[in-house]
Amino acid sequence: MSSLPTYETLKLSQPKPHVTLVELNRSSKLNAMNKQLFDELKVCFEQLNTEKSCRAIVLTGSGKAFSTGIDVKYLSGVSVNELGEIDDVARKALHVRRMIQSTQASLRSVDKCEKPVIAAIHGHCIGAGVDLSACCDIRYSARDTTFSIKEVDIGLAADVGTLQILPKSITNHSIFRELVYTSRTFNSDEAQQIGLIGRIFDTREAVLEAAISLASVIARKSPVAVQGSKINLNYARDHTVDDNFLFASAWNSSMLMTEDIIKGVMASAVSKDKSNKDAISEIKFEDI
Ligand SMILES: CCC/C=C/C=C/C(=O)SCCNC(=O)CCNC(=O)[C@H](O)C(C)(C)COP(=O)(O)OP(=O)(O)OC[C@H]1O[C@@H](n2cnc3c(N)ncnc32)[C@H](O)[C@@H]1OP(=O)(O)O
Repeated sequence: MSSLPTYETLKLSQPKPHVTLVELNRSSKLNAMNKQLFDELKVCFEQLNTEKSCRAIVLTGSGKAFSTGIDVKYLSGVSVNELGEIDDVARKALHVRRMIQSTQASLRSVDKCEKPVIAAIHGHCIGAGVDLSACCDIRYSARDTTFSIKEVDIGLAADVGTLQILPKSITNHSIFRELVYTSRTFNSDEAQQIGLIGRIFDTREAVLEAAISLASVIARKSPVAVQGSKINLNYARDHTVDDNFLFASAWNSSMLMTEDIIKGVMASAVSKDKSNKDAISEIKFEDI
């Protein structure tokens, strides 16, 4: 990226080559998500999707929390002000449907981004904060994080990620459903037990450092292989096994022609030589 795009509710930086750090930037509101943040998030991830200098992304919250979910003032503004001006029930419903679909598209842009996204979570991860983390590939958390799938407590079924994506990756559905139906607060250990969190770190600094370091390892791999893997993983999540094999054969029938394979195979051969163990990590892959 020649210069990083600027947003009001997001802060972008490049802590390592080919790694983009995206920070939710409403720390005074514990990164509660309003319309502007939803809109900017979508623009940001669609832009990163095609940005050559970005190969892996770390998503975190600035200040004390990852995110406390939807901005409740924004939500009540929609239900009181915007709907108050519409009389007809069908038109009210279509207005709300549009708002839900626009919010879904915002968070889904993280899932659809072909670069791996690592969530570095700390402080609070509540409601839409969990939905947002559900759209990430990998979730690391600080030990002190408090989680809550809060939607039931505010009278709704979560509709922007948690109930749509997490059932595909969660490992303990019994506890997951308990957390959904009760909105009770849970900690990082429990989040890890159900498969929501991959790794736990002692401090916010440690979780961010680990996420950036992981992103940097991924960013040094072949972008053809990494992005192809994400595309295949997301496809496999959403289709049958037969479809997945067919998709992979079609995908690799062209991708196997990449020069990255020749580079990788040659470096593997060289790295068998004990004096040149780092040959693989030293390969320079061209941007895509
Ligand atoms: C179509 C889309 C559908 C999406 C649905 C999504 C649903 C959800 O996300 S449900 C979850 C909603 N979130 C919450 O209910 C959390 C609300 N926040 C809290 O309970 C507390 O802030 C918390 C316990 C997390 C932390 O308490 P603490 O005392 O440490 O901080 P506060 O003084 O409360 O917060 C600091 C300032 O941030 C503002 N804030 C925090 N969270 C939100 C939020 N979700 N929405 C709006 N504002 C939020 C808080 O008001 C304080 O602001 P100020 O008073 O101006 O200092």
